[in-house]
Formats: sequence, structure tokens, C-alpha cells
Amino acid sequence: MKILSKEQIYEGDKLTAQRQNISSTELMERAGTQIFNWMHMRMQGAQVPIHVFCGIGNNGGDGLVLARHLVNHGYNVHTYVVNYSDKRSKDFLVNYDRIKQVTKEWPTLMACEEDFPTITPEAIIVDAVFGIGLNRPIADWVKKLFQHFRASKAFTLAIDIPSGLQTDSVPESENDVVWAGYTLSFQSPKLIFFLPETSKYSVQWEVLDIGIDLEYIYKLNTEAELIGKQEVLPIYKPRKRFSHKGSFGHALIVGGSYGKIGSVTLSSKAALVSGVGLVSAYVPKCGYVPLQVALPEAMVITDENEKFISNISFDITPSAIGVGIGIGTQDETLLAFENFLKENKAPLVVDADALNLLSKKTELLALLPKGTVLTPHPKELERLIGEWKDDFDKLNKTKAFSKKHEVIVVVKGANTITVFQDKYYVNTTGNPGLATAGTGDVLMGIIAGLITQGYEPLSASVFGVYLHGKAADIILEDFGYQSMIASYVIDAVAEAYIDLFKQPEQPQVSEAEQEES
Ligand SMILES: NC(=O)C1=CN([C@@H]2O[C@H](COP(=O)(O)OP(=O)(O)OC[C@H]3O[C@@H](n4cnc5c(N)ncnc54)[C@H](OP(=O)(O)O)[C@@H]3O)[C@@H](O)[C@H]2O)[C@H](O)CC1
Ligand SMILES: [K+]
Repeated sequence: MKILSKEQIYEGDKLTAQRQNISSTELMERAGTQIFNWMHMRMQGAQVPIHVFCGIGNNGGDGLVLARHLVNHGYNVHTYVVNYSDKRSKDFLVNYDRIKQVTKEWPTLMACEEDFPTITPEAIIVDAVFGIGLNRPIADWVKKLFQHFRASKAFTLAIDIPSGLQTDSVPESENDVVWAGYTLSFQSPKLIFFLPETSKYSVQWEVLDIGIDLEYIYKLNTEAELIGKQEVLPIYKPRKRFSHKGSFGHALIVGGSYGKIGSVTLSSKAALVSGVGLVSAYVPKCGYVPLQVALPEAMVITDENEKFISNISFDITPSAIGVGIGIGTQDETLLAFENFLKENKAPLVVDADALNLLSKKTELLALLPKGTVLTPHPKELERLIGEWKDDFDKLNKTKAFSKKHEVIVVVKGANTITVFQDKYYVNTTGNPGLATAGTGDVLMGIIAGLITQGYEPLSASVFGVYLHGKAADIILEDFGYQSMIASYVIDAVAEAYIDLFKQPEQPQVSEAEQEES
């Protein structure tokens, strides 16, 4: 799913109105009605107090449409206009008139703290104060209103985006923002739903379809894309009936040091379950027995050194190489890595300590083949690109780094983001159970394994991140967040592949809709 910028969203509204020959007021009616349908399906007329707080722009206008429908359906609704400016939008005014026609209880105008209503914890707050039009610091009393929402402990439903957030920046203080339990977003999810610093403001989100012109969306090139099953299915390469193990390449996993051989075992096994034909592991001598015992499917090549890698040399021709897990940052290993990079022609995935070696000697970056995949966790990323001010700065710096060195950077996190050239691929699978030893080794093995099978490095990264997260989601039911370990994730990769071809569940249909049909 494409993640549109604010400018692209406004453009989509305009084009839709033109091409469908509807007014912006009608588009707002669709938006507000969709929110109403969503609530009505869940609430079925329940008399819970609903407080709808509307700003004076189009986000507020959506709120007024919703409030009118709630009134018309007999809900216990209170509507407020948060009067932070005199410059009301045209469609806000149209809907301000319309709601006055359906109720004697006109919206309450609010202009200072004294106007705040009491909100009980069992009430529902609808936040339609600011949408994507927020463009400057917010008045103090409005910030206080947001804090009043939070202090009430009432369930908060944000329309389009939690008020106080902008689509392309991180707020200065968490007190300046509405903390929404749920956000119903129009047309496109917002990038801030997926970034570590801003995702907490919208615990859950959903996109509502308001009928934006499909051709416009289809042709649009967006900076960010959300990666789910629909996006990875076209990447998947079906197997031919007459294929054999030679058809799926030979992966080489280079890594390990004394006490850290397990990382290579995990990566090699992950490469195997991703579908490679052959896997070899290159480890220091001390890794020979453990690997042969733990993973009989793998072949093992040993370094001349007992405890760490000192000279990466082998006489096989791997289709792709994954390097770095458990390798350490010894000077001898750095030299071995440098010599390896000077000779190597195979596509590469670089992880863990090999990333730290790159940060230690940045000249090595020039030796990476084009399209090399780097898979840093936040600390490793910081060593590569330097400190960042906030999540947007981090993404911009990563993008610049990716362009400069012509590499793909997989920024690992709750929503792993693969960055390549001008684009962000935001993954949707995975869960906090993955915050455990060895899961990074598994991811590296899967990505290296996919490249080995002939996937382009970018596709392998996006698909690999998806499969890895999906495997973790599948085993969540059995192991929970606490007891999930990396080996179980490997075991579930098979199920993650199979899940690609499962039919989606039928959407939930409300009783009201069933009766109508
Ligand atoms: N396709 C869609 O997604 C649709 C979305 N809709 C809804 O429209 C909003 C965006 O509406 P907009 O009117 O552009 O903006 P807001 O409602 O967010 O803000 C209103 C105006 O407030 C001014 N502003 C901005 N920041 C501040 C501030 N800190 N203090 C005071 N005032 C501020 C600004 O106007 P200025 O001219 O004064 O700069 C804003 O324009 C979107 O989020 C959806 O909810 C449509 O209803 C349907 C289609
Ligand atoms: K809002």
C-alpha cells in the first residue's frame, strides 16, 4: 500500500472531486460517513457519551459530519468547536450549518481552559481538532485540551491523524499531541504510524476508503510503501517442476568466533529454509564440530585460525555471501574482511560486526558491490551514518548513505524499514517477540538465501524482512513474546511461505448490513 505525502493527499482530493464530478463538501460527507459507519457497526446504538471535538478546518468538518450522523441515529453525542482560529474552512462552515439543523444542542464553542468539559473514563473522545493541515506550533490552551483528553482515560478515536502530529516531523513534546487508541485515516496510512518516536500516538490504525480516484493512486510514485502480503506476492518466484538443488544456488555464510558459532548455525539454517540449494559456512576452526553436529545439511569450511577469522579464503563459487555475524572486530579479522572485499564479486549481505568493521574503516564502504544489503540494528546504524536528531532525520541520513554507497539499508526495528535510493519500504509483520538473541542472524540468513536463489537484492530484503516477521507472527500464539527464540522463527519460515497463498478471511459484516442484503 502506498504511503502518500500530505501534498499527494491534497492533490488526490482535488483530482477526485474533478474526475468524479463531486464537490469537496461531498468528499467530506463520504469521509465523515465512513467514520460514522465504522463506529455504528461497533456501537450498535450504545448510549455511551461521545464527545466530538472539532477544529475549524476540514478535519473539524469531518468531525461535524460524523456528529450529525450520530445525532440522527440517536447517540448520546456532545459536539465542541475548538476555536483555535477565526479562519474557518468552507466545508467546515457548510457542516456547521447542517448540524445546527438536526439538533437544538448546538456545538459548544471552546476558546480557553475554562471551557473544557468533564470527560468520564467510560466516554469516547473523537479527535477532529487538527488533521494533516497542522503547520505551526499549537496554542497552549489547545495543548492543555490534549492533556485533558489523556488525563480523562477515555477511549480516543482520532480522525485521519492524532491532532498535534504532522505527517513529516516528530513533535517537540508528547504533551503537544493527542494519544489515540485508534486512528481512522483517509486514503493512506501516515508514515508516523510506523516510526519508533511517533507510533505510540496511534496504538491501532485503519485506512478508510473514501473513493479517491484509483488511477491517480495507481500511477503515483510515493516515497514510502507499506509492505504486506499483497506487496510481496508479486516478488515470490514459483518453482519449476524440473528444478534441482543446483537451480537454487549456493549460499556462503561467513562469521563466528569462539563462543559465537551459534550465530552462523542460525544464519545457515535460515538460508536453507529460505530455499537455497546448498549452504556452506565459513568459520574459525573451533566452529567445525558444532556446526557439523547442529546442522548436517550445511558444509563447513574452516579458517586457519582456531578462535576467530583471520583469512577468508575458499574454493567454492557462492551465488551470494552473508558476512559478519559473531565475527568480532579484531584487527586480524578487519584485515581479512578488507582482503575479502577486494577479491569478492558475489552479492553480499553485511550484518553485525562486519557493519562495525565498516564503521571502523569507512574506506571499505567503497569496496562493497553495488546493491549490497546492510542489516544494522539502531546502534550499528548510528555508527554508520552518525547521530540523528529524530526518526525523520534518521531516515533522511540513511537515504543519503544508501545513495552515496549504492547499498540497500535494512533499518531494523518494530517496523523494519528497507531504504534504497529514494524509497522506504515499511514492513508490517513482526512483533516484540523478535527482540531476542539470534533473530538478526536469522534475518541475515533469509535475505542472503533469497539472493542466492536469484532474487534481486532489494526484493530479497523486502521479502526476507516480511517472511521473518510473518514467521514470528505465526508462532506468537504458541510461544508469546517472552518465550519466542530465534530457532523457532526459523522453524516457522515454512508456514510463512505457505501463508502467502492462504485465502484472506472474509471481512466482518455487521448484522445491520446482513439484514439489508
Ligand atoms: N482525502 C482526504 O484525506 C480528505 C481529508 N479530509 C480532511 O481534511 C483534513 C485536512 O484539512 P485542512 O483543512 O487542510 O487542515 P486541518 O483541518 O488539519 O487544519 C485546519 C487549519 O488550521 C490552520 N492551522 C494549522 N496549524 C495551526 C495551528 N497550530 N494553530 C492554528 N491554526 C492552525 C491551517 O490553516 P492556515 O491557513 O491558518 O494555515 C489549517 O488549514 C484531513 O486531515 C482530513 O481529516 C477531507 O475532509 C476529505 C478528504
Ligand atoms: K485529528
